[in-house]
Amino acid sequence: MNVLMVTSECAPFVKTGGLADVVGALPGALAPSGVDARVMLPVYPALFPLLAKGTEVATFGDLPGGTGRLVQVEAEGLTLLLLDAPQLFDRPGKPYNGPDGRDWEDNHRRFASLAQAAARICFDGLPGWVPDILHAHDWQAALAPVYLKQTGRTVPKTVMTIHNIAFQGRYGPHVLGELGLRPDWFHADGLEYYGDVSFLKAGLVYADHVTTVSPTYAREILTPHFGMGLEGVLQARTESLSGILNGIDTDVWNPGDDAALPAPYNAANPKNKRQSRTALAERLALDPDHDSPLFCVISRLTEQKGLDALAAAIPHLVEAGGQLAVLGTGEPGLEAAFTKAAQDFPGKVGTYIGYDEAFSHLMQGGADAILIPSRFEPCGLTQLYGLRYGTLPVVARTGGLADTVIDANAAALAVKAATGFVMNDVTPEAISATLDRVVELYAQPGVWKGMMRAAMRHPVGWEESAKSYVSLYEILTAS
Ligand SMILES: Nc1ncnc2c1ncn2[C@@H]1O[C@H](COP(=O)(O)OP(=O)(O)O[C@H]2O[C@H](CO)[C@@H](O)[C@H](O)[C@H]2O)[C@@H](O)[C@H]1O
Repeated sequence: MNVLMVTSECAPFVKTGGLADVVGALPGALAPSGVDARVMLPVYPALFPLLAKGTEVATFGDLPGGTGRLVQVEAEGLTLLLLDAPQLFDRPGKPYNGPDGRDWEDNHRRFASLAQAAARICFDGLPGWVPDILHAHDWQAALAPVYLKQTGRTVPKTVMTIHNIAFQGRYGPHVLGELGLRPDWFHADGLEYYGDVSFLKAGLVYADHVTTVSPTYAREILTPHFGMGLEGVLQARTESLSGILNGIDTDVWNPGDDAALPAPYNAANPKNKRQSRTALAERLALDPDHDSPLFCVISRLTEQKGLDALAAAIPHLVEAGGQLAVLGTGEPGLEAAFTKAAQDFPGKVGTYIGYDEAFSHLMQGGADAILIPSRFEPCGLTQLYGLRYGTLPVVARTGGLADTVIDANAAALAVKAATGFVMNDVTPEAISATLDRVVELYAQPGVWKGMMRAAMRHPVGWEESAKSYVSLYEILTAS
């Protein structure tokens, strides 16, 4: 079975969030089942060094954004198909925006080119390799199933995965012609979304199957609160919609073998976690205190993640005896709030504004608990890393957070099943009340250690979910 994954980012090469982790790990998890999954993504400057090591396998004369070529290269255990179109992707800044933080004005053309190149591979195949499935991730890849459908072909089958429904790729109707989309499909049951073209909606309508990254989120997005305007489109597709929980790469995220930690530890022998805590406290100038919980945040600083409510609860966190380490980048107001908290509570709150992969590992290794009070969370990966590192997740009851963390209620504690703390609301008051529960259990070392053990033994790898993707691919190719 050959699967063409189409994506705008892929770890460890280019990453702005969880999508990259998933696409970077899933092909390896599918391989034992005989799936040859290749990852197609654009050549941003960070990927230049790979180009020289690869082989050109296709050229494109007339993508919406001009010409391009496809270079295949093996790297980090993945087979990458790199779309080299410098006029679109050789730019400073991040994948979606320039150094000034503003989205590139031609993002519609950039990612339509990626999608169209993917669709072309499906018609023409590559030397010795023809996809059985095209698997598109998020809005940036969402036109690939549409371009395929426009040809009238029924193979390969297409899967559209929603990692974040908040980003939809919405552009004015003038882009229809430029992107080579069928004008007669510009209607409410097709490409059109309130007078505009919506990439994500189009993918949801025209893909053979839609998935999202947890079972709870697959139900939530059918409601107006979570569907972000696409609930109607999704309701029409419930027969072809499923939630498959994300896993994590347990080799990359392994406290027993992690170069970012001062000493390895594991579920059987977690003692060395203290050394990571000391290193983390030093790095953020926190008091070297082991008697109260050290919380961490590793996140894009956005409304989605509920961090405004958390920022308001920081005085309570400190008063309750906790410490807080923050690693994140995002909305200026939130960056300022966490920077100020570090100034207001020296030794108790430490903030690093920036993106630092190695530091995120040390944070997971050194903190006692990770705070994820998201307003919505399709799956969430940092709670899974937290479980693996014995860093108990403190989460909102939503999406994949609800599916992966077992609250420390009396019943769960009695059977030693509890792995974290789950709260029903995202308000400063609800967060404060949950922080009190954490502090209370942290003061009972026997209970806390039991929870750490349960967390570290909780399965977070890709095995089960990879099987679910394989059966989905098999059902689709057999239909
Ligand atoms: N400043 C920083 N420095 C270093 N690393 C940082 C960082 N900020 C964030 N990260 C890392 O970025 C990733 C974030 O992944 P998440 O799944 O938690 O959220 P995201 O919203 O990006 O992903 C979306 O897609 C994923 C994948 O499907 C879903 O799990 C999720 O719910 C959905 O919102 C993690 O690997 C985290 O460690």
